[in-house]
Amino acid sequence: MGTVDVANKDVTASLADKKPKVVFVLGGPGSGKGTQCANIVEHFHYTHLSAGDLLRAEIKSGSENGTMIQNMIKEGKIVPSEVTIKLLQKAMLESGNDKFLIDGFPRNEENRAAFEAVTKIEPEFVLFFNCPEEEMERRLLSRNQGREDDNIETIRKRFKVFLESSLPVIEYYKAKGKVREIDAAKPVGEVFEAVKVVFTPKDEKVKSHGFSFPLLENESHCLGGLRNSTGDKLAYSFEVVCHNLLHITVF
Ligand SMILES: Nc1ncnc2c1ncn2[C@@H]1O[C@H](COP(=O)(O)OP(=O)(O)OP(=O)(O)O)[C@@H](O)[C@H]1O
Ligand SMILES: O=c1ccn([C@@H]2O[C@H](COP(=O)(O)O)[C@@H](O)[C@H]2O)c(=O)[nH]1
Repeated sequence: MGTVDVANKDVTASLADKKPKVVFVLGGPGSGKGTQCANIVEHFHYTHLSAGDLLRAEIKSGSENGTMIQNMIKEGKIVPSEVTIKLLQKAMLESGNDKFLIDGFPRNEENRAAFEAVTKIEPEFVLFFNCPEEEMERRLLSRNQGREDDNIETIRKRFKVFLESSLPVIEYYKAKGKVREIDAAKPVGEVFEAVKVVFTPKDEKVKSHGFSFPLLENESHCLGGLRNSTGDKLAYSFEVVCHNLLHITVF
């Protein structure tokens, strides 16, 4: 036990040194968190850490906590914070990245307080996928990934835990102005358009009466399609010649 604690202190210290940027991705079961995280990784180069996936990998690894975790997941219950936080810390350190999407955690107030106390990390913001239960239920029942908890009995338990334990976490961060809420009932592509707006830095967003775009340092001549930092085309048929400028705004 002593060795584990010492090892974890080292992990905590190394992580704190890195000052990682963390976004919590929350929403009910089946709201589309994992689907959108994959898109965010591709466009914005975060590392995606699904707490549920880490717990499922722990079961598969044959760890001493495996049976306990498996029973909790079958019942839709929340695994003790200590177990999940250690898995998250280890994965963050091993990733080599400093930008993380933590998907499906914190699931209750105790998870949240323990994570902040142990890691000293506060999330940049919370991405909240809001979706009606009927839609989430439909999605989970047709997910077809062989998950033991994607059956109607466990799904109902997971919904109850989400409402009673996870929503208060979202309310906590809402009161701090940290929640970015997305209508997750729309098709995948439309949901991602809304997500992109959240992750795109302010000075690169299209404005109602024009848009601005960054130029590469030393770039003096920009011909043809203009792109924002995520690679989306903003406009065509422009020829802009500029000197000593890093931003141009077109109205
Ligand atoms: N916007 C969407 N419209 C329709 N189907 C979707 C949408 N987003 C995701 N799905 C589908 O719904 C199912 C659940 O999505 P996903 O696994 O991303 O949800 P999740 O929030 O990560 O779920 P969980 O919390 O249970 O892990 C998947 O089969 C996925 O393909
Ligand atoms: O922080 C967490 C994350 C997950 N769990 C348990 O895992 C299942 C499945 O989670 P998904 O996010 O849907 O993959 C969840 O119902 C919990 O039992 C957890 O305990 N703590």
